[in-house]
Formats: sequence, structure tokens, C-alpha cells
Amino acid sequence: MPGLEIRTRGLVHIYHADGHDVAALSGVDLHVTPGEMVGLLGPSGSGKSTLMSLLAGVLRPSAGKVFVGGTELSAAPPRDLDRLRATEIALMLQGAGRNLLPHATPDDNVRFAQHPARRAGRPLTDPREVLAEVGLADHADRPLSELTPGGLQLAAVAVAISTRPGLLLCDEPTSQLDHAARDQVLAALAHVNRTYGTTVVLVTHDPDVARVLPRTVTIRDGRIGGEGRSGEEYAVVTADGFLPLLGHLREGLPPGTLVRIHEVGDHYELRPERP
Ligand SMILES: Nc1ncnc2c1ncn2[C@@H]1O[C@H](COP(=O)(O)OP(=O)(O)OP(=O)(O)O)[C@@H](O)[C@H]1O
Repeated sequence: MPGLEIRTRGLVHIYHADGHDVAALSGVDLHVTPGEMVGLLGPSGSGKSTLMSLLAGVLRPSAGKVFVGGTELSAAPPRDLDRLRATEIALMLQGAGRNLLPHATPDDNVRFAQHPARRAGRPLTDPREVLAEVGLADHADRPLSELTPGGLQLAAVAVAISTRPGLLLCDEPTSQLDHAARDQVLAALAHVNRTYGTTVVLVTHDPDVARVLPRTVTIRDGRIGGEGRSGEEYAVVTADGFLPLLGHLREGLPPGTLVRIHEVGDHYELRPERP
């Protein structure tokens, strides 16, 4: 199916654990157009995995809205969410093994992942063809134990794309892989994005991966802290008119710094008051 659009409005997610509330996301407004390939960056604990779970309909937001394609996930009944996850939205969890049946072959894994879509009568691609697309044609019938870490991750990609989803969400798909395997996994994701127009969102900590993506979104403290487009870094004005400082500016402008903003021709200058 064609790529799905993502829109979030004021997305807030609070975990309640051990009598504490943890605000993982504090107002995220994100728009991803159909067929985009976007990297999600940000320090550990900034809320990336939480955002992925909300985009997959695995979690419901505490406040705000999530739209994927024509569906408001934040309001959809569990049955609709189950159907979407079985057919149109694929979530690759961090760690290839969490996405695979350990005692089955790659071919069996793809076939198993296609089962709900098959029952729903959707047309499906032959598992062999799906595996060939990610470069695993020769490993279709091998036990998973014979696959390299890169091979396992490619098998997880095959499982994720087995129903030709419109949205592919990947949580750190290249972590703990050597450079060659990382590039193979990235190439497989880029192939799916280019060939089928699948919208791809992937979390990464790897600057080399971020560099080759057309767009990156950085999450910081549960908010969008900046965007990168073709190697250029941008701050993004929030829906309520705030402008987060980009990482390196934060160091020079500690909390409480008074900053004057001057309009100079076609641009603006920030002038901090120095004590
Ligand atoms: N199930 C949970 N219960 C309670 N708090 C949670 C839970 N999951 C995540 N958190 C907290 O929510 C915040 C955001 O976590 P999240 O996993 O979304 O961040 P992340 O950016 O994906 O981190 P990492 O890069 O380490 O995977 C963190 O403070 C984390 O401790």
C-alpha cells in the first residue's frame, strides 16, 4: 500500500510507575508526509521509543492526538488498532530477536507474520520474494542460529515488510551491527522506501546513519528539539510559539539568560545580555 502520513498534535505521554509519574513526551507536534524516510535522534531517555509506540498504536497517549493515514490512533478501538498493526503499520522493536520466532526459519517467520493479513484476504507477496528483497534469498530455509547479527536484522526487516505496510517504524535497527551489516540494513530500508513509497521512521544513535537520511527529528526532554534537512540543522517553532535552542547554543545560553531578538533585514539576531 502507498505510504501513510503521520500527524501528531500536542502529544503527551505520562508513565505511572511505582507511585511516580514520568512525563516521557510533553507536547510533540510532528508531521511526516507519505513516503518520507525520517530519522529520530535524541539522548537516551528523551522519549523516542515512547513516540514510536504511540505511532504504532501500541500505547495510547495521555493527551493529544495521533493520526496515521486516515485513522486517529489515539481514538481508535483496540480491534482497529490490531488490524492496522497486522497489515498497515509495522513496528520493528529494538533487538532483532524480539521480532522473530527463534526456532523457525526466515521463510517461516515471514509466513507467520503474514498470517493475519492472509486471513483477512489481502493479496500477499511470496515470502521468498520478500526475503530476496532484503538479500536473504540464500538463507530462507536456514535456522536463525546460523544467521549473523546483520542477517537476523535483515530477517526482522523482512518480517516487518511482509504485508507491504504503509508505515514502517524501526527502533534502532542498526545498533550493535558492524559497518557492513549496518549499511545492508539501511539499504534494505531505503529500498522499501524508494520502491513502494513506504513511510519509514527509524530511531538511531549513529551519526553516520543520521548523515545519510534526508530528514532527522531530534527529541529532547520529550519535545522536538530540532530538525536536520540534508545536513542543515534547524530549530522548529512549536504550536504554542516556543523556539527550542539547538544543542550547542544551549551551552552558551544557560537557563534564565535574557535574550533580545532583533530583526535584521531578512533574518533575526539573538543578543544575550551578558552579566
Ligand atoms: N514502561 C515505563 N514505565 C515508566 N517509565 C518509563 C517506561 N518506559 C519509558 N519510561 C521513561 O520514559 C522516558 C522516555 O523513555 P523512552 O524509552 O521513550 O526514551 P528513549 O529516547 O527511547 O531512550 P533510549 O534511547 O534509551 O531507548 C524515560 O525517562 C524512561 O525512563
